[in-house]
Amino acid sequence: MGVLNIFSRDLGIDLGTANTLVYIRGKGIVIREPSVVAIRSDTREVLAVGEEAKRMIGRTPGNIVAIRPMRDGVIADFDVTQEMLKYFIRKAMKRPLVVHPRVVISVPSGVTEVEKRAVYEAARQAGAREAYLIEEPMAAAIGAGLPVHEPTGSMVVDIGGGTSEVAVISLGGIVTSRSLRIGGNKIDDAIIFYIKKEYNLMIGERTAEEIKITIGSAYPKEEEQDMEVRGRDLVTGLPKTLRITSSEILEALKEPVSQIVEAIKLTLEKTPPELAADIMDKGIMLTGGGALLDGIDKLIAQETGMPVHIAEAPLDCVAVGTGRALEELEVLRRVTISSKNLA
Ligand SMILES: Nc1ncnc2c1ncn2[C@@H]1O[C@H](COP(=O)(O)OP(=O)(O)OP(=O)(O)O)[C@@H](O)[C@H]1O
Repeated sequence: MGVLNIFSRDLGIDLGTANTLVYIRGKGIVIREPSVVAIRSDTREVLAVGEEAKRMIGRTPGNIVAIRPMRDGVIADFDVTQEMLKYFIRKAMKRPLVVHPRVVISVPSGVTEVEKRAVYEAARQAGAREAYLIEEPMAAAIGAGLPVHEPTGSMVVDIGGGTSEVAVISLGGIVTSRSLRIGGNKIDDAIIFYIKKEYNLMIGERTAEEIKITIGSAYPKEEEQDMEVRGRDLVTGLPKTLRITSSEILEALKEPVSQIVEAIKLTLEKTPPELAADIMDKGIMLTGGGALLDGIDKLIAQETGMPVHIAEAPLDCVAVGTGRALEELEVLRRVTISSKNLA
């Protein structure tokens, strides 16, 4: 390793629908912020990015909008995604660049060429010298510590904000995979829908997420829980508070959660027998914020008959995986789907 590498501050980036994380080689995760950008709708001027922009969701005056540019796990808004990526890279670098960094960016599996180009362009504009793209489930598996390079089958299920990705990995490659546009956001939407239908109460998406995290579950809880929920009564138009129980939320979440379970079953059916036997032994690894949904591991174990493990820090796996890939150039070349010299 030459002197230049010490100053180069290579970066790994988990460009997620819900959150963007930045990993600096030798340092670990330095940025962990929501993938939200607030812009002025008339001039498209960027007003805030990340945490600050998320606080504005649902609270903006007419001419300011808070955008999730990666909405469904794909790049829904190129320009805004580029601005966001640039902002995070610059923030992570802090000091003016001594040497332009190399970056590894995780992207949802199945991104199009056009989307890849948008990511490269953002990296270039942010001052990167070389960029590598890695598929999210591969990064998640590496970050969760699965033996991705060995001739043994590993199954990873990454449940993010916009997408859930199920993949079977062996010998450094994805053998079979399935990606669905259902994740934490759809689960939040299901809670909004349920409360509206049952109580004529309209709640915001931040409230829905809070309900999910506080009393939500994918499997019946041993003890019933409840919480107070605030929203707007659709009949009177006035603010109103009510109490919601955990069994109601369990019911509300059934539909999106069962679709994730279904995707896992379908992937298992497509897995070659030798690899399926490996998974039977070692189990399924859950990563992503959705892995923290109470009881999701129990439900998947019950439905598939496989052992299920939750990664140690599910929200960090993808970022840590991009970082590990950076640390070993040899690994990087084997697991990335494409790379580009941007200098
Ligand atoms: N304790 C929790 N219980 C349930 N869900 C949670 C919990 N903590 C976070 N989440 C959910 O996890 C999701 C975010 O996960 P993550 O950061 O892994 O997604 P992402 O990588 O940004 O998205 P994607 O993989 O779709 O690009 C959000 O929907 C959030 O509500």
